[in-house]
Amino acid sequence: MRRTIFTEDHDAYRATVREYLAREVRPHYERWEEQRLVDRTAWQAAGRAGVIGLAVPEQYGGSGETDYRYRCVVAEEFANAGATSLGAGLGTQDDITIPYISDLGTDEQKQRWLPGMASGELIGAIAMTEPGTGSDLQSIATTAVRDGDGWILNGQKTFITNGIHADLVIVAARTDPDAGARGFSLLVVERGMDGFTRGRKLHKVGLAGQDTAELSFVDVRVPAANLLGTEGRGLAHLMERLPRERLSIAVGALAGARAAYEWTRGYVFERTAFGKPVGDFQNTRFVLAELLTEIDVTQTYVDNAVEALNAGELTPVEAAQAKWWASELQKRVVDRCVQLHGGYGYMTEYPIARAFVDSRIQTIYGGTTEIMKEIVGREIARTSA
Ligand SMILES: Cc1cc2nc3c(=O)[nH]c(=O)nc-3n(C[C@H](O)[C@H](O)[C@H](O)COP(=O)(O)OP(=O)(O)OC[C@H]3O[C@@H](n4cnc5c(N)ncnc54)[C@H](O)[C@@H]3O)c2cc1C
Repeated sequence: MRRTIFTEDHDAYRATVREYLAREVRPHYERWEEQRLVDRTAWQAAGRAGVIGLAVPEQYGGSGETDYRYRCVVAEEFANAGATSLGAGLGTQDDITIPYISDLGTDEQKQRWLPGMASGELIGAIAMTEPGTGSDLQSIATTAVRDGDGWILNGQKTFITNGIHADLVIVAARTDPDAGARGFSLLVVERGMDGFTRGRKLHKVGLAGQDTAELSFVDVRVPAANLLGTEGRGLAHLMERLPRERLSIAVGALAGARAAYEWTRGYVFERTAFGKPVGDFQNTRFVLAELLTEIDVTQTYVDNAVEALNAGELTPVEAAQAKWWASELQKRVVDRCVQLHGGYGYMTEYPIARAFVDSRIQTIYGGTTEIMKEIVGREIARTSA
C-alpha cells in the first residue's frame, strides 16, 4: 500500500536499524531465546547505534527525537527480523520509562538517569501489576509510608518486563490509603537498595528471551529524591501516559501481522502440493487477500493515530481502539499464516511459529482487549446519555 507518513530521513534511519539487527541481534538471538534472557550487551549496542533513547533530550545524552515515526521504523524492523523478545524490552524503555522520566522527572533525576538510559547502560522497568491485581489498578496493595523525608516501600509486583536486568524500576504504590484514586505515587527503586529483590525469571508461553520477572520490596527505603512526579498523582500520571504505550503496542502488532503475512506469501509460492504451488489454490489466495486487506486498512488507522500522537492530539479512546483492534488482528493473521505453512508452521525454526507464541500476549498486556472496549464503550455511553 502507499503510505505517506515516512520521509527520506525515516528511510535512512530504517537502514541503520536493519544494520543493527543484522550485526548485533541476528547472530545471538537463538542463544538469547535458549537462555531465556537477552544479553545486556544488546542494549549497549542499541545505544551506540541510536536504536534506543531516541526521545532523550540532547542535554541528557540523547538525540532529542520526539517524532514517533522513528519508533515506528524500529518496531517494523524488529518485527521483520522476528526479534520480538528484544523489541518488547527496548520498547518498554523508549515508550514508557524514558517518557515518564523526561516528562515527570526533576532536572536532577534526568541528569542521573537519562544519559545511561539513552546509552543502554541503564535499563528501566515499570511496575504496576501485582499478583492480586492487573487491570484494576486502584486495587494496588503495594504501600509506601512516609519516613522522615523519604518512604518505606513494601509490596510485590509481577510480570515486570526488564525485571531481571532493571537498574531502576518505577513502582506504583499507595501513599495515602484514605485518598482513593488520589492516594498513589510513583517511586523509583534503584538496583542495590536494601530490601529490593528479584524473584523468578518467569517461564512464558512465548517471548522466551524477553526478561519478565517478579519483584519484591521489603522495607525498602526510597529517598524523597526518587519520587517521580507529584505525590498523590501516581494514577493520573499512569493514565496520562497510557495512550502512547497502547499505540506502541498497536504499531508493533500491526508490524508483526505484516511480517507474518510477508513470510507466508513467500512460503506459499515456493511450497508445492498436488503438483502446483500452494499459493495457486484459490483458498490460499483468498486467505492472503483477506489478510492483506485487513492489514492495509488497519495501517491507515494506525498511521493516522501516529500522526495524532506527534501532534499531541491522540485521545485515550483512539489509542484504546488502535490497541485492541491491531492486537486482535495480529492474533488472527498469525494463526491463519501458521495454517498456510502446514506442519512447518508449528516448527520453532520457522519465524511464523515463533510469532504464533510471541504474539499471544499482545491482547493482554498494556491493558486487555476487554479493558480497551470498556474505555471505548464508556465514551460512547457518556456522549450518548
Ligand atoms: C509478558 C508480560 C509482560 C508484562 N509487562 C508488564 C510490565 O512491564 N509492567 C506491568 O506493570 N505489568 C506488566 N504486565 C502485566 C499486564 O499488564 C497484565 O497482565 C494485564 O494488564 C492484565 O492484568 P491481569 O493479568 O491481572 O488480569 P486481570 O485483570 O485479572 O484480568 C483477567 C481477565 O478479566 C478480564 N477483566 C478484568 N476486568 C474486566 C472488566 N472490567 N470488564 C471485563 N473484563 C475484565 C480481563 O480482560 C482478563 O480477560 C505484563 C504481562 C505479561 C504477561
